[in-house]
Amino acid sequence: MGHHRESAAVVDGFVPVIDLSARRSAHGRGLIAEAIGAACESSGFFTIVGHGVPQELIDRMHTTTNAFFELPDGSMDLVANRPGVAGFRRFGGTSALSLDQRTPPDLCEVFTCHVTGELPEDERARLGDYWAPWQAANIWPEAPAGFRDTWQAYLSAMTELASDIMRLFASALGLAEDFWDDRFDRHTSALIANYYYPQLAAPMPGQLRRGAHTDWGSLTILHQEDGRGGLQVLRNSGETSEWRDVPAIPGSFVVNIGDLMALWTSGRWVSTMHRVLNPERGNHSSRLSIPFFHQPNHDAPVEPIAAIAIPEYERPPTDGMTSGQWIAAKMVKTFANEP
Ligand SMILES: O=C(O)CCC(=O)C(=O)O
Ligand SMILES: [Fe+2]
Repeated sequence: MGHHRESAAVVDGFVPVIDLSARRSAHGRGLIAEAIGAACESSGFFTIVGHGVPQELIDRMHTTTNAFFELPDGSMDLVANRPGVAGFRRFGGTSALSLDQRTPPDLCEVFTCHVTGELPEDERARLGDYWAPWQAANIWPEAPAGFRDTWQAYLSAMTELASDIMRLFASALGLAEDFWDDRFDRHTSALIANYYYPQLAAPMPGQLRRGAHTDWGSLTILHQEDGRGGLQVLRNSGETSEWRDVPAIPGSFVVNIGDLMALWTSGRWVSTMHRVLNPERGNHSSRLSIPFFHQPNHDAPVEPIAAIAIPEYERPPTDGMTSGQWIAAKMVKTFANEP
């Protein structure tokens, strides 16, 4: 019989389940970083349990946010997205357009805020000399009660968890744990709710809840509503590729890396395509997912990290771009066919 090796991966696989509960001990951190590094090399996706975010906060976030999207028509428009303001969008974009793939619009509505969204206007205006979503002010609905407090508590919990995952990333890459600090001390992260409304009419050909895309920043921490299904990640093996379901394990988050992290690691780590399928015809349930998009300082470099650079790496054409310009350009594409 094989010797049972100690590991933080409690379930192995393309999207392994990694237990973070030992992350406060040096020994535990080492095992967790090792498991995370392996996942980021093969799929760029893993599920975390034992993360320490209170279930009560996660549940409150879902209940409050679902209640917002279920308000009568018109109420959500009080906090509508407009130039200089984040908030509610009835049209949640066309994810495939970020990769220059034309599809009909994604079947979802969104509500967005940014960590920078509470800063004074003149400070936000200095976050890049081009249009960028993190320059917008946050706007909060009056109803449901407690919406703003819940979102802010959840945003802080995500910011803290993401920075610890980044320290684990650094150690998995053989870098000092504080490696990222000066690229993230003015981070532009976004917290978004995707509300996939009931599908009463048939989707158009090629139309999904979220079309196939990669994420753009450093990492995403996603909470998906239990028992609804639909999230899939693309597995490439040699000539063939297949879509794999990413199940919602109660109490877990799905973590994946984005394009910037892949580039920083010279492609050692992969930013993988994923999508959200439509429910079966006749299934009229909604689905709520809440991604936290961890994004660096707007002026962070888009260059492979020198200490771990692979000379043969064929980097995407990003010469002279900043991280902020990379993400903002993707955002512009995603919303290019807004009706
Ligand atoms: O809803 C999901 O499960 C995934 C959403 C997603 O991939 C995104 O918003 O970038
Ligand atoms: Fe995504």
